[in-house]
Amino acid sequence: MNNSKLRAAVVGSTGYGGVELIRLLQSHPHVTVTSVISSSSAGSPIAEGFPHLREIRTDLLDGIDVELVRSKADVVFLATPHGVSMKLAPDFLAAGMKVIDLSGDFRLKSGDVYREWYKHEPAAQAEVDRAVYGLSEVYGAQVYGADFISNPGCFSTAALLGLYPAVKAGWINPDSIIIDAKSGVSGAGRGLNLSAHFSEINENFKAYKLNKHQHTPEIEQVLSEAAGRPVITTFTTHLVPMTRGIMCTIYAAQNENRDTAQFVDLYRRFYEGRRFVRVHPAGHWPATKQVYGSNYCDIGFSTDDRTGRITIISVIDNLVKGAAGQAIQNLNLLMNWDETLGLQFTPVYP
Ligand SMILES: NC(=O)C1=CN([C@@H]2O[C@H](COP(=O)(O)OP(=O)(O)OC[C@H]3O[C@@H](n4cnc5c(N)ncnc54)[C@H](OP(=O)(O)O)[C@@H]3O)[C@@H](O)[C@H]2O)C=CC1
Ligand SMILES: CC(=O)N[C@@H](CCC(=O)OP(=O)(O)O)C(=O)O
Repeated sequence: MNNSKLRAAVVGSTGYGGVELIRLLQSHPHVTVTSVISSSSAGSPIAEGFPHLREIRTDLLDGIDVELVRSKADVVFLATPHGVSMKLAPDFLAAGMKVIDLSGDFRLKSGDVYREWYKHEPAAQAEVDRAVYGLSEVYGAQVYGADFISNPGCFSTAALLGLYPAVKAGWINPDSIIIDAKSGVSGAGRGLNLSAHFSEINENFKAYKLNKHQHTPEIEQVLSEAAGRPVITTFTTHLVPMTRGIMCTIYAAQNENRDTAQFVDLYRRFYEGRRFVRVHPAGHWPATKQVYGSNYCDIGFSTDDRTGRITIISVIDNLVKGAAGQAIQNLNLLMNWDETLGLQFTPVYP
């Protein structure tokens, strides 16, 4: 172990988000993963369940033991389900660790809203208030120096990066927004789940959680901040037969007719200097494959003079920019490092 590096622990190492964190952190210049943690497989070699890590990670999985983890690491990533993170985060914070949580437990600032959408009791309000919502390109300044980050949801990341500049500028009517979202199957996690069975999802395309998806209030919370008033949206999620990737196709009414080039210019100015948002020129629209395995969010537009509407396309890799990659980007921001450290890789293509 290199003692000059920041020591990181990953809880939920046997899940897709956790194992993606391990993959990405392997090449981070300032971080070393010193503890990979599982509540169900402690004592087993991590490479046993994940042969792609053979001869790369020879360590055994640790159990959830706050004192042990504290002795081995300075920062802990919680790649655990909602309901679980809210039980773990307070102990790691009390032990003096920096915590980056990938679940939805600390994203919603209102306990009542959390209860309504997640259907169980929220985390303690003190910890919810302490958590900084880590949509890196929007709230990066608040992430710097924080000790507790709530990483955004995968759909929320794609939808919000696609919408925030236009809502903030007052160029679109927030009440008209419709977000049509599509996700690959890894978004549902590694746990067994009937809808992820090959014969259920192969050659299939289906909508789910209509008007009930837990990312709806998260998206609305941020858009309301951008608009300066309460915003509600229509948000529909679909499962598509691919492993990684999210595409949000977003429709909204413009407040006055502008052309696509003006939106390109607005977004390029908003995201200037932010390396992970790539705004496409007029006439070019992104596809999920061009961000596969990377931390990029690619955005393209088309305005329509006939309807006065704009269509915004936003794509990410759900496991990278939608989860582990943005969590590392937030760690970089929190530590006041270059936000691209450990994330400067080219998307996998084809
Ligand atoms: N998949 C995705 O694209 C995204 C996921 N997220 C969020 O990231 C988190 C992890 O998701 P993902 O990796 O996909 O999920 P997985 O189901 O693949 O993994 C979750 C992991 O959590 C661990 N876990 C489950 N129950 C407990 C418990 N009671 N105590 C401690 N650990 C537990 C499990 O590991 P073990 O049993 O070994 O302890 C499991 O491997 C979730 O909150 C998810 O919503 C966020 C954005 C995108
Ligand atoms: C394809 C699929 O099932 N995706 C998940 C997204 C999970 C996630 O990232 O959500 P949280 O972090 O907010 O729990 C879903 O739609 O619920």
